[in-house]
Amino acid sequence: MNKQPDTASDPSAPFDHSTHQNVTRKVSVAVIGAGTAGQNAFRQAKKSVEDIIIINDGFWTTTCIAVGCMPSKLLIAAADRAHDANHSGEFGIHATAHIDGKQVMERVRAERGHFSSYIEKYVDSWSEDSKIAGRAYINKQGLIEVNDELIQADKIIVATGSSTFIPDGWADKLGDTMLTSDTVFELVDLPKSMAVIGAGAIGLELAQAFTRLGVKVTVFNRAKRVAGLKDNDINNKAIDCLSRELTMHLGSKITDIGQKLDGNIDKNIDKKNIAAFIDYEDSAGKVQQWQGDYVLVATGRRNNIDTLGVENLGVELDDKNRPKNLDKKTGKIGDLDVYIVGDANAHIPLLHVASDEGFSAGSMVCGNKKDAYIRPPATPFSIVFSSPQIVNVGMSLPDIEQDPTLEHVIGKVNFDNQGRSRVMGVNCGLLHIYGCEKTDRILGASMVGPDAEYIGHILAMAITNDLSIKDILDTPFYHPTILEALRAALRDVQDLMEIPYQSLDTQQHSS
Ligand SMILES: Cc1cc2nc3c(=O)[nH]c(=O)nc-3n(C[C@H](O)[C@H](O)[C@H](O)COP(=O)(O)OP(=O)(O)OC[C@H]3O[C@@H](n4cnc5c(N)ncnc54)[C@H](O)[C@@H]3O)c2cc1C
Ligand SMILES: NC(=O)c1ccc[n+]([C@@H]2O[C@H](COP(=O)([O-])OP(=O)(O)OC[C@H]3O[C@@H](n4cnc5c(N)ncnc54)[C@H](O)[C@@H]3O)[C@@H](O)[C@H]2O)c1
Repeated sequence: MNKQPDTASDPSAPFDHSTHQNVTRKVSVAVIGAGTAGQNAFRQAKKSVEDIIIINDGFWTTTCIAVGCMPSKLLIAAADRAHDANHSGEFGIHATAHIDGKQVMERVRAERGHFSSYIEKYVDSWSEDSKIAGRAYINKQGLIEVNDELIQADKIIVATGSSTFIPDGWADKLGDTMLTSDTVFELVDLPKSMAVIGAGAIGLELAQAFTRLGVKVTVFNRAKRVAGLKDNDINNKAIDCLSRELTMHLGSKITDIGQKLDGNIDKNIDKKNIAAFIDYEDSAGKVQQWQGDYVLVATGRRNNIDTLGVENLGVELDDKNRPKNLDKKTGKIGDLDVYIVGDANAHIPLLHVASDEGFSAGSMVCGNKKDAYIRPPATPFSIVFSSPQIVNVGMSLPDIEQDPTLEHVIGKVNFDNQGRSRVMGVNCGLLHIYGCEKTDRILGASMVGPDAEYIGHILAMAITNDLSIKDILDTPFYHPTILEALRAALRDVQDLMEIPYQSLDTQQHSS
């Protein structure tokens, strides 16, 4: 794989290694990054290739386990317990939760440690000479520099993940009052107040969890949009449901940010009397200031690729640092022996995608036909674990609307009066299913609502397996379940498509 350097006089001239540092190892495959994607690539490839190495900077327990999916869901689990205890008055159950912030944070870290221990054990089982702890750089010769090694690899899998994006200057201005998803789970105790900047998946999940745990949280987002929702009705409904418990300044503009001395700040926090502040214009243009203990910056993530040197392997990046000529199933870059997988390719920065792409690239690099796993063309699917949950599956509404060949209808169901949702007191939400009139297939769906994670899985399975809407409606829906809302939305799609209803459906009038 290693590229010979360009020379001004003769670009095709063979590279003279003698004038350069000596190569310390030659391997068939090098994996850079040992998160979910990298570990899966390594696991798959080493079934067939012996001279393979994996290089990783930082912890070896994956972003998902250390600072991502798992600690965030552990925090949400505690928050939901507190919320249920504090908000059962409508059932005639009156209680006030005593929240022990230190214990909450300790459990998050202890359970995270439990999950980490499996990965640590697994990584420990790899031979010492197959793993290198250090930050890799691909030099002009296409050789991997790491620590004092210079490695020549026939094939390279880049699985370097992504990092928190912090707008310029904010880290210096906020100092110790700044939190990100990398640091927030290390809090020893719950603070009294916190601003969360960004109403994407990270911002929403953490803002709601801390609110439910008694922290006074204020969310700022520059767009009047949550979770990047592209269907305006679903976005408006999500804002309606979430703002019942979250203070959100959507459409606000942050003009300054920083820290200042404040006598009223929580003395339990080891920051002396320093408060964080945010100067902002609210959506009406009024100049305001927020002040509190911490600012959690959740303004997005960027792939770790810009300083890796992948261009020295012939990889071209677009203006958003996404590799051009990416095979979305395997991560392969054009006809190069380079694969870029997981968050590193900035295609779909989600765990299941990183996992699948890693396995596919690992199969590809060694021509491992026997155990080959190549990611099928996957149905886009995302869940935000707020309450209610926010789910998107398949094509988005703007993408469908842009394609004149896709004659579509939108089947709708509102959860406000949905039977089981009302029984459970979780009746806020809206589901839109985009149905294709010509094919009787689901093109996509967007929703905010209870049990959305399960509804999303059914929809993703239906789209992936090319089930018709009739196929799904011919499947029984148990009563009374929240999933009956899915049936109601699908029936709405059918009605709008004017496909004759299933007269034999005995469940038509149930619930
Ligand atoms: C707070 C939070 C919550 C999340 N929740 C969810 C969720 O609920 N569901 C979901 O699907 N996804 C979730 N995600 C996203 C998910 O965690 C990521 O998509 C996934 O972990 C990406 O895996 P990866 O293997 O691509 O990268 P990573 O696991 O980040 O691994 C990349 C590795 O490469 C190393 N590295 C980087 N540069 C170099 C270099 N030059 N040399 C050597 N090593 C290097 C890094 O240090 C790291 O160890 C969440 C993310 C966050 C931050
Ligand atoms: N449940 C899940 O699957 C889950 C959970 C957490 C994270 N993730 C992954 O992590 C990725 C990153 O999440 P994220 O929430 O950080 O990013 P994001 O890009 O989804 O959201 C960032 C938000 O910050 C806002 N923003 C950016 N700059 C701002 C500024 N200067 N002022 C005010 N608002 C600003 C944006 O408008 C956007 O709403 C997601 O794309 C997702 O793939 C997934």
